[in-house]
Amino acid sequence: MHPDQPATALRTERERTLDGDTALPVGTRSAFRDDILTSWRRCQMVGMAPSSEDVPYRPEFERPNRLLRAAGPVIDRLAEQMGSGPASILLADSEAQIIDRRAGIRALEEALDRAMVAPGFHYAEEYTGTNGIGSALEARKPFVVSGSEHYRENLQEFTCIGSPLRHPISGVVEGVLDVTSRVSDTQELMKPLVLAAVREIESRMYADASRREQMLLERFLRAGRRSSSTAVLSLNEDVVMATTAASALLDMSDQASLWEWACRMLGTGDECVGDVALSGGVVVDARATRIGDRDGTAGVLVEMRPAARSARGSAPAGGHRVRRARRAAARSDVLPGRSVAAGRLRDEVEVVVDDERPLLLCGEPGTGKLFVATHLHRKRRHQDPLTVLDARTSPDDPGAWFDRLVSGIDGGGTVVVRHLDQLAPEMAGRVEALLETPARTGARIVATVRTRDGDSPAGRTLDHFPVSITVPPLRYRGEDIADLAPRLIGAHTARRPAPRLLPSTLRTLSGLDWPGNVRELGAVLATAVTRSLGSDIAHEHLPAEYRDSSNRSGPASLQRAERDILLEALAETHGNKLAAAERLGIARSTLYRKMRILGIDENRLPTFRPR
Ligand SMILES: Nc1ncnc2c1ncn2[C@@H]1O[C@H](COP(=O)(O)OP(=O)(O)OP(=O)(O)O)[C@@H](O)[C@H]1O
Repeated sequence: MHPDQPATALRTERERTLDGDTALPVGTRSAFRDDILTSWRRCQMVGMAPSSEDVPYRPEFERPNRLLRAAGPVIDRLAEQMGSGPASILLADSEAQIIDRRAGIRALEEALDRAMVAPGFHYAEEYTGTNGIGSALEARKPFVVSGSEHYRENLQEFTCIGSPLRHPISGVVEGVLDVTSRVSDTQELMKPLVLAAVREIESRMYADASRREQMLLERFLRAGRRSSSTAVLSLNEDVVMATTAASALLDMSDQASLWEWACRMLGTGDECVGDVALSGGVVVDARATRIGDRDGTAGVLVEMRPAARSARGSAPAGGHRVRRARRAAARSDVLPGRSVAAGRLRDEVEVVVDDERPLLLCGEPGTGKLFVATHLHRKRRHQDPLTVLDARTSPDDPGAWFDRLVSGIDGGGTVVVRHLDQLAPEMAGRVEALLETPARTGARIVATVRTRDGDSPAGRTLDHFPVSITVPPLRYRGEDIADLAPRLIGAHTARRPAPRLLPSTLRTLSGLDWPGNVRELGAVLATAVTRSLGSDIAHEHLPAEYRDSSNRSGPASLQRAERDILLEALAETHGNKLAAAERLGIARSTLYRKMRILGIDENRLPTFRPR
C-alpha cells in the first residue's frame, strides 16, 4: 500500500477491487501490493464477505510442546521489553489458531478482545480473511497487513506483522509469530523485531532437536548393547534409529504405526508393553519406554520380540529374512494400498479377473493403469504372452502399428493398448472392426485412456469396451504412499538394503497433490534414494519443492480449495479456458495467471471432478 495515498482514495480503490473491477487506467498500478490482492482473491474464492465478523473459536486447544519450548522464553523476554507499550505479541499454531497473546496497553488489549484476536480464535485466511497470521501461513513468508489491506472490515484498525516459524531440520511450519498494533501506532521497527525473534526461536528449535536426537542415540546404543536378538527402535516424529534386527522386521509403515501405538499406550506413563501386529501379519511383543528429561519427551524406545502366539511362531535364526521374502512375494500379488480408494480398486479388479470382455482402464497419467493391466495378466494368464502397444505411436506408421495389434491378438494372452484415446483418427474404424469380433485365440484386450467421456480420436472405439475401471489419482489415496514407497524405492536399490522413509517424510509426501501421480512419486523417491546415500530418507533428501505439504495441500489450504475450483471448472468445460473463466465469473487473464501460480499445467488437465 502507498503510505501517502489519502485514506478515502484507498477506500474507494479497495471497494472497487473487491467489487471485481480490476481494470485500472493505463499506466497506473493498484495501490495495493500483489500479495494483498492475491490474498483478497483467495478470500473471494471461498465466498467470504468483507463485512463478516465470525471467527471460529475453540476454547480447548492443544499447546504444541515443541513450539512452546522454543518460542516460550523468547516471547517472555520480548513481552518484558515491550511491557504495556502500543503493540501485542501473538503466537499461533500451524493451523493459525492463536495460542498466546502478550503485552500491549490496555486500550489495545480491549480493541483486540473486541475483534476476537485472542487465544482460542482461529485466524486461518479462509476463516478470517487477509491477516498477519493466516496470510503469513498461506504465503509461507513474513506478511505485513495494515489497515484497509485487511480483507475484513473489523480488522482495519490494526497493523499486523506475522512470520511463519519453520523447523530448521524438518522444514515444517510449526506456527506463526505476529506483532500487532493499532495502525496509528505502527512503527518501522516492528518488522525487524519480529524477524529477529523468529530467527532466535528457530535456532532454539535446532538446539532442541539436536539435544533430543542425542538422547535418542544414547538410549538406542544402550538398549542395542543389552541384547543383540531384540529388535530395537528409537524414534520420534523426525528421527528413526533401528538395529539390523528391527530393520529386517519392519516396513516404514510399521514405524509410523509403532510410533502411534507407543504415544497412545504411554499416555502420561513412562513405560508400556503390548502386542503389536505389523503390516505383514507378524505379531511382536513390544515394550515402549519414554525417552526424555524434565524439559519434555525426546522420543520413544521400542524393544520387540516375535510374540509367542505370532501366526508364524517364533523366528529361527534368519527367520526375519524368510518372513520378509514371504511377505514381499505375497505383496506382489496384491495391488498395494490401504486407502478406501485402493480397496475399491482391488475389489473392482477382482471382479473382472475372469471376465474375457475388453476392459478399459481409465485414469490420469501415471496413476498405474499399465501396472493394473499387467497385474491382471499375471493373475490369470501369466503363462500366456503379454503384448503392450502404445496408441500414441500409431500415427507414425498406422499400417505397421495395426499389424502389431493383430499379431498380438493372434498370439493370445493379454493385449494392452495404452493411451487408446490418442489413436490416429484414421485407425479408429479398423480397430473398431477388430473389437467387434471376439478373438479366436481368446486374447483379452485391455486399453488405457484418461477418460471414457469426451471427444477423442478413438471415436466410437471406446463403446466396444463394456467393462471399465477407474484407477484413482494418488492425491485421493495419500495413505497408500506408505505401501507404494517400499516398492518404488526397492526398484532403485536392487542389491543394497533399501532405505526407508522417516515418518515425518512419509507424512509430508502423503499430503502432497501429485499431479503426475505414482510416476511422479517414483521419480521423487529415486532422487531421494540417491541423495540419502543409503540412510533413511529425511526431508532434506527430497527435491526442495516436495519438502512442504502444507502449501500444496491439506484440507485447510486455501490454495488447494482454489486449485480444485479451477480444476473442476476446467474439467467440466473440457479444458476450454474461456468457458471455465465464464463459469467462475473471472477474466480469462485471471484464470491464466491463477493456473500459473497454482502450477496447473494446461497440457495435463484432469478429466475427473476433484474433491
Ligand atoms: N501400485 C503400484 N505399485 C508400484 N508401482 C506402481 C504402482 N502403480 C504405478 N506404479 C509405477 O508408476 C509408474 C507409472 O505407472 P503406469 O505406467 O502404470 O501408469 P499409467 O497410468 O499407465 O500412465 P500413463 O497413462 O501416463 O501412461 C510406473 O513406473 C509404475 O511401475
